[in-house]
Amino acid sequence: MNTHVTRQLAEAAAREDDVVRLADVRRRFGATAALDGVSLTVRRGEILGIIGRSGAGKSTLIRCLNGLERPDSGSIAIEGREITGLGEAELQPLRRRIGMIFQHFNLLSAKTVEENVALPLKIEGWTKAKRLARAAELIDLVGLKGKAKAYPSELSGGQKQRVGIARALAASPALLLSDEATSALDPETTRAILTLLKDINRKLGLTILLITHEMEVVRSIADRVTVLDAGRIVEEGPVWQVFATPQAQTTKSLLSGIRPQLPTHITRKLVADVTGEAILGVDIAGPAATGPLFQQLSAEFADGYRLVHGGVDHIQEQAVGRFFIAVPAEATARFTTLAERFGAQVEVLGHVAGHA
Ligand SMILES: Nc1ncnc2c1ncn2[C@@H]1O[C@H](COP(=O)(O)OP(=O)(O)OP(=O)(O)O)[C@@H](O)[C@H]1O
Repeated sequence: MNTHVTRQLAEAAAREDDVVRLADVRRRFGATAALDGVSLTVRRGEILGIIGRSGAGKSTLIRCLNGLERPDSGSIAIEGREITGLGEAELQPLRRRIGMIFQHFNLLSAKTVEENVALPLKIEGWTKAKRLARAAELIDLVGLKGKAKAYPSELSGGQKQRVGIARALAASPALLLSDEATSALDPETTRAILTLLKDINRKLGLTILLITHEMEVVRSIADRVTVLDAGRIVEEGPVWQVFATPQAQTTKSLLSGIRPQLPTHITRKLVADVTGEAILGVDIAGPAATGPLFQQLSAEFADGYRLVHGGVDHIQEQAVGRFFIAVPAEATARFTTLAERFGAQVEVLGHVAGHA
């Protein structure tokens, strides 16, 4: 086979694995660049989290994806099919490849659970018997057996979102797009809904795009994360890696609620003077974090160190450690060299005059 054909086949295979592909997508509103050159891929079977503060461009991205908004430039492909130039009629079947769930569920209050779930199938022209059979399957899948005849007003928030999920899956979409779907739920219900999404992802190989401002959502179920800030991607990668060693300031601040932070009474004591003790932030993750770091430090670092704060978390079955360690100021470089040899990253956060 010649190399041109091989390349074409490889490209076709790559396309099939990409459920969504955005290349250099730009959308401005007056002086605001809501999307400022966004390129990303959602691969088949994965859960990708897109996280950003209010105004980062998340809603604009969703509207561009389902064709409600046209980008000024760039390309958007759903399962390899370019959508940016399509008219309303051509967009309809592609839109049905994306099932959506919303913060406020968007259920029809005058319709029962099974009618809500079956609605997308009615639009697709399925017979009533087939619609009800499919709805029953999905109601079961989302854990709502026995609730088929209930009305939304008779359900809790978590149950309503389960109906939303069942409805979104009715027409077997290629992608489930979750738009802040747990933002209106309490923490326990949020966990239950995220567990359900992860189960469906595993069982059905469903591809999920999670749009959220909550890092905890990304942490619990996403495989990869993309951080959006002022319309640009500022960071992306496997969730455990981004959580272990965030590089962008936005990521660090979005993570501040769930990563160990230096206690404020110590932060207040930090000075720029290089005397006394240095307070170091030490990050270690993945295979390096399962090694005997502290045993090795104790054996090889003669100047003495103190563990001030921190701990080990587990994300995507990877150990993610963040520690705050105090060392004599003059030994900072020696400690850093040693810790880096064992796979840790060290950041000098400041110094304290006496003991932290
Ligand atoms: N139709 C519009 N007209 C003018 N400005 C807009 C419009 N839509 C979005 N913007 C601006 O574009 C930027 C991105 O907005 P967008 O709603 O996409 O952000 P977001 O991340 O979804 O925020 P939120 O979480 O608050 O919904 C914001 O500065 C917003 O004010």
